Amino acid sequence: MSRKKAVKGRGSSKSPKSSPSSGRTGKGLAAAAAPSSGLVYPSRPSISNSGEFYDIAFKVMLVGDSGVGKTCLLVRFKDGAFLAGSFISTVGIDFRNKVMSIDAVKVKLQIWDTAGQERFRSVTHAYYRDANALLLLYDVTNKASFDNIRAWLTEIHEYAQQDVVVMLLGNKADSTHDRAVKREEGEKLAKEFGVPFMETSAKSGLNVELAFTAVAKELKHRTMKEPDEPKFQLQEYVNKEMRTAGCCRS
Ligand SMILES: Nc1nc2c(ncn2[C@@H]2O[C@H](COP(=O)(O)OP(=O)(O)OP(=O)(O)O)[C@@H](O)[C@H]2O)c(=O)[nH]1
Ligand SMILES: [Mg+2]
Repeated sequence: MSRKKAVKGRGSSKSPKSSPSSGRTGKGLAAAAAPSSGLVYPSRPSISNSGEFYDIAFKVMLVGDSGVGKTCLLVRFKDGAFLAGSFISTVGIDFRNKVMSIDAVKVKLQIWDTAGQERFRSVTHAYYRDANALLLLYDVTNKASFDNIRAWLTEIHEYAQQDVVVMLLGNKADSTHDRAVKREEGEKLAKEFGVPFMETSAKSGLNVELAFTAVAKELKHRTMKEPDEPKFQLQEYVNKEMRTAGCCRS
């Protein structure tokens, strides 16, 4: 397998015509051109800039109501930091790349951070079809964001590819005093829709790496699975990892 080089930094994909800028600075794209393809195949020539080598690449989108913590989750995953302070709502769409090592394969995730605000919904729709995976977030301290998950799933079914990997995340699990949605409610909803589920915290870092690793593993297995290899069981993997870490049962 030929190994390619990942384009480093943010907003540097060649797919959209113009580079998305940072949502945190309020300069994101209100109407970015949608990327032209999803999976980057190993045989394809790559753009070489300064950056890490990778074998396969996938597009992952973060979706959910405004304020649920999509941008913070991405920043925690990419930079290991929490964006405390005043909330700056993402404008349009933004992306960051991260290369992960999955079973000795370098997997590049191009992670698209969308604006949760209704007025940007048409921009987000244009990106769904190229997403290989969607991380759908609600805020465990905000019941409305949980109630809106059904509408988000309807939207996903309408605009995304049929085989898109969807994972439901209940974010802000650190906020025990303000909790408005029980973990069991999240589990029940996820079961109803047949999607894997876990709670996360961009603030404490709880399960953030695990969420992205699980999705990367699923996508990598789908692409590179040997004929006699059993199917990767995402929820089983997540449950096992959480048990091992002893992290999530409060
Ligand atoms: N306690 C706690 N606060 C969080 C967490 N994640 C995000 N926040 C806070 O929630 C607010 C919104 O976070 P963002 O990441 O900007 O939300 P968003 O989903 O990107 O919102 P939009 O860009 O408008 O769609 C900010 O004030 C964050 O500091 C978390 O895990 N725990
Ligand atoms: Mg945001």
